[in-house]
Amino acid sequence: MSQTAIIIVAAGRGTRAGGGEPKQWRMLGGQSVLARTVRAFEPFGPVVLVLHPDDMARGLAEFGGRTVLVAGGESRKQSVRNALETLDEKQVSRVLIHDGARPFASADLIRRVLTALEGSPAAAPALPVTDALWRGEDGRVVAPVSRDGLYRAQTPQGFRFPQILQAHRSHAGDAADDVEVALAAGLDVAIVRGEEDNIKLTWPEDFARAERILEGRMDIRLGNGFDVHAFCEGDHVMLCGIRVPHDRGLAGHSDADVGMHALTDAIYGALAAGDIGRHFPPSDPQWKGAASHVFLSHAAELARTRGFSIGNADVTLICERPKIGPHAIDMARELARIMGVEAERVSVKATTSERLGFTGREEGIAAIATATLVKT
Ligand SMILES: Nc1ccn([C@@H]2O[C@H](COP(=O)(O)OP(=O)(O)OP(=O)(O)O)[C@@H](O)[C@H]2O)c(=O)n1
Ligand SMILES: C[C@](O)(CO)[C@H](O)COP(=O)(O)O
Repeated sequence: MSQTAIIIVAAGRGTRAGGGEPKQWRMLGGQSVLARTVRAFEPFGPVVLVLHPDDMARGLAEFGGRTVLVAGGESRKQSVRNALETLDEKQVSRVLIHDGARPFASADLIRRVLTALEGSPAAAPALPVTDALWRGEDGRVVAPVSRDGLYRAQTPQGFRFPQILQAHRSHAGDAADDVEVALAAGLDVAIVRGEEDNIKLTWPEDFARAERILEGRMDIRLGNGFDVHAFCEGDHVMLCGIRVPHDRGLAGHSDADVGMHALTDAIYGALAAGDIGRHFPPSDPQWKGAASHVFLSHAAELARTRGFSIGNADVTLICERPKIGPHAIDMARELARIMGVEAERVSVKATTSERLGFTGREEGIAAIATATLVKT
């Protein structure tokens, strides 16, 4: 294990949130709450995911291989303890402990906690209380309460690992969070600026707020790609992953699948991640004759690892011959399969250039492609 480990506690039952299934498994903008939380933390270290024993099979299916799964306990504190014990003797020097039910912790927030940990054995995000505070009884205000020095605590809460493990081992009774455990052990805890959007989904109405937060965060990208390959000797061309019989072939370093190359570049373009040549240099002999699905799968996977899904893709092939119409549906299906998206999100069509230019003279085939990527 690397020096920083992440513990995400998600073994609660979400009784206050209601909704039929535990809140961390509910869908939010096309992904489970927990998938969002895990995704936010994965870049910062290996993730130990604490799940209810009843959720282990589901956890394995969704997060197996990406996370270490640990069974939770009766309380949040016990769930954290189980994960800390798993990390003992694993060369972990610091740990971030986060609620699975907080899907919106930003990378900046996580970095702030990690930075504060350099100068303190513990650090946690919080926001100052801004509303007036009252003590109430039976629906009536009994007394005002001073809000001076009061904060609303959030997670991720960060700790030097040996100290928090020891603090948990020696802590009796329950605790609302790990800062409480750390304080009981005499650890100094630095306060880091929290974020209003870093809400913990607790009540049914929090899901409507989460949807609003998502709407404000949506990132939509559009990319285009263009490619040309010249005809050469041959008896078929590869177009959008389909072998099309023809009295010529297409020349190229790889299999010269001009449609797939244009689409691959459209995805890289939407990610501002360069082009095919940057990821698969033609000077590198290992790509000689390569099947172009390698390039397209790489681009689609890069989009996914950056948190994007492919909204749609549209490819236009420009040639006089071969006729594309009879193959267009198969081509769209094959591109969709390679990118891992539904077939109805992908279109392949063709046009001639009215016998004008190099495509009109049947010297080669050109392709243009557009792809939209969506992050919610
Ligand atoms: N035995 C428990 C209890 C809670 N948690 C986790 O601790 C976080 C914060 O707890 P809370 O919001 O109270 O979640 P629940 O316990 O699920 O909610 P409720 O109290 O409404 O049942 C959640 O991610 C929850 O899954 C946990 O891992 N193990
Ligand atoms: C850990 C926590 O999210 C910090 O604000 C909070 O203490 C969890 O409280 P709950 O009682 O489990 O909802």
